[in-house]
This record gives sequence, C-alpha cells and structure tokens, in this order.
Amino acid sequence: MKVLSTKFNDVKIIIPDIYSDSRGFFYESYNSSDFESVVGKPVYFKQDNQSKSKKNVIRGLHYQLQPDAQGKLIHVLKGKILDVIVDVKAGSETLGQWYGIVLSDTNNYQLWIPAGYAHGFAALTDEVEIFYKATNYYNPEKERIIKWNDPDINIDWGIDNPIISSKDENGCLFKNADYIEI
Ligand SMILES: Cc1cn([C@H]2C[C@H](O)[C@@H](COP(=O)(O)OP(=O)(O)O[C@H]3O[C@H](C)C(=O)[C@H](O)[C@H]3O)O2)c(=O)[nH]c1=O
Repeated sequence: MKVLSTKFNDVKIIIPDIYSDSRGFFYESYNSSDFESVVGKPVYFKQDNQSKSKKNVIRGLHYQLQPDAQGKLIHVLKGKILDVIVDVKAGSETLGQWYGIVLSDTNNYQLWIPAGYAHGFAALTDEVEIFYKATNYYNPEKERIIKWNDPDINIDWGIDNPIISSKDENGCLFKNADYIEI
C-alpha cells in the first residue's frame, strides 16, 4: 500500500497493492488495520454507498452538519471521475479552498476525506460506478448542498453542460452556507 499527501494535510490518497495474474486481479479494498495506520486513529464506518452515473454527471457538493458529519473513503469501481472536495470547516485557514483528483478503475486510487469537507465528483467516462464508505449515517435533515458552480470556489470540473439533479441545482452559495464545526 502506498499513501500520497494532498493539499489538505488530513486528506490522503491510498494506493492498494494490486495482485494481478492471468485471471485478472485481486486487492483488499479495505483493511481496518492498514487504514488506521494511515489515519493515525481508529475510524468506524457505518454505511457503504454505491452509485452509477452517466458521462458528464456532476453529483455534489454535499456534506452533513454535526453530529452527522461524514468522513468518506471513496474509490471507483468502473470508469473515471474527477473527485472534488471543498474545505467547509468553520474557522479553517483553508475554508473554501478546493482540491480535485482523478480516481479511476486504472489508477485504483482511494481518497480518504475526513469529516469537514463538501464532496462531489464529475463522471468523466460513461457508466461510472463508485463505492464509498461513510463514518456516519445519511441524515437528510443535516445534509447541505453547495452549488457545483459557486463563483467564489470556482472549481474547474473539466466538463461543459453537466447533468445535475434538481436538488443540486438548488444548492446554496458557499458564502451563505452553514460550515461544519469540527
Ligand atoms: C446519500 C444518500 C442518498 N440516499 C437516497 C436519497 C435519494 O432518494 C437518493 C439519491 O440521493 P442523492 O441524489 O443525494 O445521491 P447523490 O447525489 O449521489 O449524493 C451523494 O453524492 C455525493 C457525491 C456525496 O458525497 C454524498 O455521499 C451523497 O450526497 O438516495 C440514501 O438513501 N442514503 C444516502 O446515504
């Protein structure tokens, strides 16, 4: 397993050891002992999610307020995405800053996103399937949405005319958002 740093010191890219042979490949997509050695403390996941998206879909930017803020460990089962996070921690020096990374079924990158970040992704290929673990249950009452095209954050998604849900189209501007108390 390799671990790469990102612009946010608590956000990590984990590259698992892939065991390929004439049949295909095998890898451990999650191992609690290995993962906790990366994060440096116990992490308890409560929910696994999976979604499928057509090319040019953007899902996000979503997060949940306390006490239901979610850490997420995400990887791509099929296709390629631009995964994007935005720091939404109240009082953070990097509040409002964004980071993007390509996750794909060829680089096998896994992105660890602790609680405190809004999350979204753009599907760069057709029929993208992603899998992610979350450290808290879904609570729609605590869910918040920041507009994917917020002018102050100014994310370069790498696609034009994205397919967006009506829920996401009605997201709020970052400057008016509720930030997460960590
Ligand atoms: C997130 C979630 C949704 N749902 C139900 C609610 C809706 O009826 C339906 C679709 O939900 P939504 O449109 O919010 O799905 P996404 O746009 O993929 O949302 C996700 O997209 C971004 C990238 C994320 O990081 C979040 O984990 C998550 O918000 O699934 C559930 O039953 N449980 C859940 O945990």
